[in-house]
Amino acid sequence: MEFKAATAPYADVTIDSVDGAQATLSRHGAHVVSWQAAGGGEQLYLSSKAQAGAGQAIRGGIPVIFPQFAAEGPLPKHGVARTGTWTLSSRGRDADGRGRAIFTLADSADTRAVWPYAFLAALHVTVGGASLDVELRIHNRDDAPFTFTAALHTYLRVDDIDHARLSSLQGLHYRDSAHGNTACIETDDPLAIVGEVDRIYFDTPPAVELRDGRRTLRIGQRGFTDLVVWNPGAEKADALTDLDADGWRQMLCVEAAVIGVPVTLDPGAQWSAAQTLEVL
Ligand SMILES: O=P(O)(O)OC[C@H]1O[C@@H](O)[C@H](O)[C@@H](O)[C@@H]1O
Repeated sequence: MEFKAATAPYADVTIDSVDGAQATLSRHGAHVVSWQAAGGGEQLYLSSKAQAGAGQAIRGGIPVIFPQFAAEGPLPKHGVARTGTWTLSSRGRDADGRGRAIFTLADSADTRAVWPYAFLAALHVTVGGASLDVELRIHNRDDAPFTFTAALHTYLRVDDIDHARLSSLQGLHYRDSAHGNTACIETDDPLAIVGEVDRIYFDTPPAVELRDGRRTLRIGQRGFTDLVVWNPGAEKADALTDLDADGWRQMLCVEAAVIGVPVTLDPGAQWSAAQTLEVL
């Protein structure tokens, strides 16, 4: 099923580059819902059943996960950023003609009700040529230190999950969240996705590559130490009411993350990390 991101009511901000690359975002979660590389077509998966109501996370695109990854602590699953209403601080083109948008999210009564800290999160999104760069910045505006985990939970579009192969993970330690959180070491290179896959790889290299029938994508990260690979598989996908039937066949989440060693920020301190996607 082909989803037209531009027609979704929540897809309210579009940026483009002089060479024809384009990204569409939502103020709901500062969520990238579509990325079209110049001449390369749509690169992200977005469910046609995605919802963006209060408290809902858009299924697909790039959810911003902060200040808690998954159920790694007492907060709501995946934290508060993906369901918050962000402010569009700027939109335009940089000196190289790339499209650029900056969104911000400050603490509010809603966030402080679950996480009692003053913060400013900013998401810098840059699109141009064959690349998309998404950078998350966190500023501690509190007078106490705080600790967080975070991720860019990117849903990559694939032609058929059976043909998807992820390289450069061999030898890495990972936690297998789909199989009792067991500690494992990756033996496969490349990795094929069979059934439910839900893994946190630690101390990952600066880039991995995803190949499927259509294309090869380089997935780079800086500042993020870990990488999550997630596909629910057929059975778990059935329980996700906002995922298309067979949507799990068209997506693979490759998430730039910081989980294994949470980040602690002193008052006034800042942290940033990014994921860069490039069609090769
Ligand atoms: O359904 P949600 O809340 O968007 O989470 C989706 C998935 O997100 C992944 O990052 C987690 O590793 C999975 O365990 C989780 O199921």
